[in-house]
Amino acid sequence: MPPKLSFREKTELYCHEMKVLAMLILGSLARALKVDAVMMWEMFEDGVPSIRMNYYLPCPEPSKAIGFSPHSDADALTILYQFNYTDGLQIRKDGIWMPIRPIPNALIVNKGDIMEIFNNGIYRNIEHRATVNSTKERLSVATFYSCRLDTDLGPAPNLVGLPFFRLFQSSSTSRTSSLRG
Ligand SMILES: O=C(O)CCC(=O)C(=O)O
Ligand SMILES: [Fe+2]
Repeated sequence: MPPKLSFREKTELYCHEMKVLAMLILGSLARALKVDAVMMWEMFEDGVPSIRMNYYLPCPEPSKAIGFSPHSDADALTILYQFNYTDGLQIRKDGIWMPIRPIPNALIVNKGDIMEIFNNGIYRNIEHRATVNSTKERLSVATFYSCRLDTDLGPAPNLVGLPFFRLFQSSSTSRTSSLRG
């Protein structure tokens, strides 16, 4: 029998597995963008993970309410698990809100602001929101993965200069986070 884990232990294990996954995805992105993999590794290996568990109650008038207002995540990558397969997550694509239907056992990966800055806007962050449902509750677990806090955040050197236009200046991550409020 596997040992019975406490909620804290399960959460820590989940967070650890999400970090392994985030590093794999970041490695693939580094290859796709031809970014120095060592630089990417050093920037993200000791990155800060955090978890948010979102619980949305059913709402009798869903058109008059919002579960989570439109935003982009401030991190590099968000890995989202839609727990009980209830619709709610939407992304804004070409100005239109598109539903992201839950698929059993699938995880959703979202790029956040840090990723957009790091790749100089080649992959944009994703504006998203969560709506509520008239009869069903909804539960989602978002794991946010950021870069190290003591690093200068800016576009990777090979992604600025021709043919790319520099879209972001480099700045310390603590300053970037404080600017977001
Ligand atoms: O509940 C969702 O599907 C979205 C949650 C979310 O965007 C967040 O926690 O940042
Ligand atoms: Fe979000």
